[in-house]
Amino acid sequence: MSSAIVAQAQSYLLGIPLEVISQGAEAVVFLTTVHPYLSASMHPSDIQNPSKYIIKYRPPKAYRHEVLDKQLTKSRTAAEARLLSKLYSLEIPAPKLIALDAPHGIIWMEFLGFELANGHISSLKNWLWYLEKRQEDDSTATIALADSVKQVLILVGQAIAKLHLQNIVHGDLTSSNILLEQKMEKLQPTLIDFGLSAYSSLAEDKAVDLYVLERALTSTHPVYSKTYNEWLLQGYEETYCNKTNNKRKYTEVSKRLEDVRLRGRKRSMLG
Ligand SMILES: Nc1ncnc2c1ncn2[C@@H]1O[C@H](COP(=O)(O)OP(=O)(O)OP(=O)(O)O)[C@@H](O)[C@H]1O
Repeated sequence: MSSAIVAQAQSYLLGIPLEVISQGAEAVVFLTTVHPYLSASMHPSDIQNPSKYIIKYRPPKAYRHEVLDKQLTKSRTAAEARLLSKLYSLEIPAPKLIALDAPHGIIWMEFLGFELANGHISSLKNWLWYLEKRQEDDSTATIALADSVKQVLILVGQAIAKLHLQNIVHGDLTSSNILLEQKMEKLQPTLIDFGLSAYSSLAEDKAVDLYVLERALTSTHPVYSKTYNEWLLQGYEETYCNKTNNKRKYTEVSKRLEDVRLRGRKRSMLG
């Protein structure tokens, strides 16, 4: 991680403690303990972790023309923030937007997730790995673990269907971009990273979203992925077909998913 990037972020966030937790292709993600405009005693009660916040910073890209880069940073940051606030109003599980500085590429949002017993953050991927390991170590735990995995994956499918019913596609649905929250003793999945999201009513785009997650689960959890994907699609179908006139649209997405899978298989056969 370039210290120049951190220094630049810090120059826009004077006096705010920043701890780098991830650097992706688009953005650097910081953890901070400070709310941008409320004192510790005023933290809103509906925030999951009142002592932790996420700051997502899109640094300038030296390979882009400076003016174009500024425009792109501003519009992508604003689009992601707008989407977070829309998802909140639609009750689709996603981090709550706290503050936005679009010209500098900064989004301040709610911190989600918790530490699993093995010390890893509770992404869907880490949680499944953690349970799979526990099951290998203790085969009597199998049924209880399967039950909780089924519940969570059905909820994941339902969350994706809610998003798709609003004609929003995520664009980068992997099991790392799904964080689990502990709410009233239950695990609730939340979608994160809407940097590549877009509005689309096309069955093809929705099917690609599902396929990307299916592939992510297949590559990271090869032994159980078939069952995981079945549970996920069960939740997706349940929510998508909730209204009778959606059944036809669901069938369209499901058919498209078959096509996308076929194209994926052909591509991997051809190398
Ligand atoms: N709201 C959040 N709460 C907790 N952790 C978060 C949150 N948002 C992001 N993270 C952490 O930061 C990581 C990167 O975030 P995000 O995927 O939004 O950034 P990105 O730059 O688009 O990453 P990538 O290019 O790797 O997809 C996530 O995998 C997660 O571990």
